[in-house]
Amino acid sequence: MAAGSSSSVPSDPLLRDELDIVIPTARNLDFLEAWRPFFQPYHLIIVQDGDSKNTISVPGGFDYELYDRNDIDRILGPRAARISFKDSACRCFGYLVSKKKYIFTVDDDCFVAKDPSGKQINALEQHIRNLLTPSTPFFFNTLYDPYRLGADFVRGYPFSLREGSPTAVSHGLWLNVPDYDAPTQLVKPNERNTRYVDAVLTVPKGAFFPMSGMNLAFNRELIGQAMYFGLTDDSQPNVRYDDMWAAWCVKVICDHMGFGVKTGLPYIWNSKARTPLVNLRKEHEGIYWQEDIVRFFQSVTLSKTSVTVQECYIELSQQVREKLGKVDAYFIKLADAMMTWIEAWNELNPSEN
Ligand SMILES: O=c1ccn([C@@H]2O[C@H](COP(=O)(O)OP(=O)(O)O[C@H]3O[C@@H](CO)[C@H](O)[C@H]3O)[C@@H](O)[C@H]2O)c(=O)[nH]1
Ligand SMILES: [Mn+2]
Repeated sequence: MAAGSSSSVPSDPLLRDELDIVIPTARNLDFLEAWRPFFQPYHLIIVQDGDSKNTISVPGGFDYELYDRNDIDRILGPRAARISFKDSACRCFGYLVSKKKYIFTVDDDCFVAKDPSGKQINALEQHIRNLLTPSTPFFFNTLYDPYRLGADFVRGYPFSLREGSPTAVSHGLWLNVPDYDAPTQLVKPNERNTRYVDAVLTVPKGAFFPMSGMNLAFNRELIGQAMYFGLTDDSQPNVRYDDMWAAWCVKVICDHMGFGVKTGLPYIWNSKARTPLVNLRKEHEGIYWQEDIVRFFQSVTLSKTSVTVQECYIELSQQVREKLGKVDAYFIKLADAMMTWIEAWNELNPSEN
C-alpha cells in the first residue's frame, strides 16, 4: 500500500475527517486536477486495478492510500478472489478498508460539471448535504426534497412523517454521456444528456432503481455492509451489473430497516463511455437475467428477526442461493461471495459488526 500527504488544506470543509473518497482506477488519476478544489481536503482511497507492476501516480497535494492487487491479495488472502479483478467493481475493496462513516466513489473519467448558471458543481458537497438530511421513503413530497432551503412539505403531507428517515445512499447523475446500457448506446451512440434537473428525490419504499457506481455516496456505517459490488469481472457471466447488484441488495435492506435512498443532484460530467459492442459482450447475460433478478428482489421479504444490516444481508444471500440459484449456478457462487464479503468486513472492521 502506498500513502501520501496533503500540502495545503483549504478552510474546514464538511465531514473532512468522516468521509473517504474511493476511486477505482486502471488508467491514471489526472482527473483529480479538475476536482482538486473540492477533493484536496479529503482522504482518498485509490484502488489500483489491473497489473500491480504498473505505477499509477497520484497528483501532489492529496492525502491518500493506494491499494493494488498485491495489497488486496495480502490483506484478504483467499477471500481476495471475491473482489472483482479488472473491473470497476474492485472499488468495493475501498469500502472494506475505509474507517470512515461516509464514502463517496467516483470514476476517473468523470469531471466537474457546471450548473445552468455556469458555476462549477461541488458534487461532494451536494452528496454530503443529501446524506446529512433525512429521506421521505414512505410518502412522496410533490415539492421534492422538503429539507432543501426554500422548499417544505406540502399540504396533505402527514405531520407524523415529517421527521423523515435516515439517509443511507445519495445517487448522483451525469451530464454529457448518460449511463446507458449497451443496446441503448448502440441505437443512440451520439445521445448526450444536456438536461440539468434541479431536484433530489427519495426513491419510494418498495421501488427499485438502477444505481450507477460512477457518482455515488453512502453512509458506510448504515449500509456499507450491503454495498458489495459482487463478483462481476470478466471471468464471470454477469459483468457490468456490479453496481446494480449492490443497488438492489441495498434497496431491499433499506426498505426493511427504514433507511432512505436519494437520487438526483449532484451532477458530474461523464466524459466517455466504453465502446457499445464491448459493453454488449459484457452485459448480455445480465440483461437477460435482470428480468428474473428484479422480480426476485421485488418478491423478497426479510424476517423480523433480521434487525441489523448484516443479518439482512446474510438472510438475503440465503434467498439468493435458494431462489436465484435455480436460474443459474452463478448465483450460488454470488451467494457464497456475499457471505465472504461479510466475513471480510467483520475481520477488517471488528468494531463495526
Ligand atoms: O478493469 C477496470 C476497468 C475500469 N476501472 C475503473 O473503473 C471506473 C469505471 O471504468 P470505465 O469508465 O472504463 O467504465 P464505465 O462503463 O464508464 O463504468 C461505469 O459502468 C458501471 C458498470 O461497471 C460502473 O459502475 C461505472 O463506473 C474507472 O475509474 C476505471 O479506471 C477499473 O478499475 N478496472
Ligand atoms: Mn466511464
